[in-house]
Amino acid sequence: MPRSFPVPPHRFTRSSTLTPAPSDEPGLPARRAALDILLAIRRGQALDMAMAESEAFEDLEGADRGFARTLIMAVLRRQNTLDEAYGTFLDRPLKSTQGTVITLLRLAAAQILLLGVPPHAATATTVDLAKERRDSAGFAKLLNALCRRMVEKGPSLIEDYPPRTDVPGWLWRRLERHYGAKTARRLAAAFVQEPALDLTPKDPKERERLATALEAHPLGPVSLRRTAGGRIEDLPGYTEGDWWIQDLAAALPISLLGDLTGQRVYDLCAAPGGKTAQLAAAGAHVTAVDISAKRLRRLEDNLARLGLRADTFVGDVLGFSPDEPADLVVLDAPCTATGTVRRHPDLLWSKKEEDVAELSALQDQMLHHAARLVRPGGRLMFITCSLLAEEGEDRSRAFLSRHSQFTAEPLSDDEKERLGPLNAAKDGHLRTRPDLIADAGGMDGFYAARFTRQD
Ligand SMILES: C[S@@+](CC[C@H](N)C(=O)[O-])C[C@H]1O[C@@H](n2cnc3c(N)ncnc32)[C@H](O)[C@@H]1O
Repeated sequence: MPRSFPVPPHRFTRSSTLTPAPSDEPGLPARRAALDILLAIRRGQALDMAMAESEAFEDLEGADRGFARTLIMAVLRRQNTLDEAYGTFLDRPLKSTQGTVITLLRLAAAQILLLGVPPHAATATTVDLAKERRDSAGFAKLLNALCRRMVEKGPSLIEDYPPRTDVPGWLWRRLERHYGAKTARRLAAAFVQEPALDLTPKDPKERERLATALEAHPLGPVSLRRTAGGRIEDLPGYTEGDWWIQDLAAALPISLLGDLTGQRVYDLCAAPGGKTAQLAAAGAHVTAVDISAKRLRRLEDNLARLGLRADTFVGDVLGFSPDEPADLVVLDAPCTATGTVRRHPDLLWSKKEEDVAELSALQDQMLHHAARLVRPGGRLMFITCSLLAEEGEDRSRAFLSRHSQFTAEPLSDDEKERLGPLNAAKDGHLRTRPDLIADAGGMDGFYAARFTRQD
């Protein structure tokens, strides 16, 4: 039986930082940044925002930055497993108010059990970081002892925890119900995989040339997949605006809309603009609507780099009432984003069961409003990056039952054949999943359905 360690009483203090170690050990700044960002996420910030706002992360360069990111992703992806691992040696669980200690333990466990970091480096830096902060300084000895126990046991400590350990119960139940136990297990395994970098060329005719220049390969109807690393801004064609970053699955829905030349398109919930860029590059006259002025500015910057244009409208979709109806309305609705947990593993912990009902009600409302913006004979495309039927297949069915002037426009046999293993829909529309094309690196989970207005 492993020996258990008593947990020291929690000492609450207002300021969190003590003096940093006078000379940092190598690797300490990267771990400090990882701790900083994980604590910000614990306070409710989204991963992207926490990374963008962390000064400790900003100060890192090259390999240190990469290491900090690896640590953060490992902790977020395997959080429950890591808690189980160090928890084995505690005689009672830590209190949730002991956030810094918990996060330091997760970081230590990730280094020792998942990432093969030399034991001394993982242990010494964990203790040093603990000593720097008031809310963890009193736990330095405990942390040291727990690190040693994890080092003694090694990775065998976590080998019995299947990937589903790291999927919250509410999400697991839904995946199992909708896809079956086998696929749910595959999805859980896919959630911890590092996604590849996918790019969408602005000009489809340039795909082959760009593939060679970027050391990438064509995948799916429009995308390029690159597995090598490197700074995005340094890649060939970035400055020239030849491509933008967009997951293979995210690029599929718009690729299913045929010739868009000259069409009036309202792109609802448009930022940061991957789909706006596709629509504009295909020759549509696009109005991009988003509630976030900041995200819409990013969309404008992205379009400017690409030499594309769209009108923009900052505001709630539900208040968007243009004079003219559209040939096509694209609604990429807010959702749990459970299809993107490979990139945003913080979603596993920030999203809650109650969000599902709230978001699906909002999707119904937005679909209802979007329908009023479509001209007779025009089309509506509903998209979410969720794996949940409540935010995909169920919403399509509910929409059709309440909007008799719309009919579904399912994928044709030709389209199904072209999509091949990229599509796993059972309702005739598009359903992608992270466990599909696993050997080629997987893809995000999306749902997309096309509707046509009859009258
Ligand atoms: C899934 S993202 C859109 C991704 C985008 N279509 C793309 O391809 O890059 C959802 C967007 O919906 C926006 N949003 C959320 N609620 C909204 C609302 N009520 N009205 C307008 N935009 C909203 C968010 O700001 C976010 O940018």
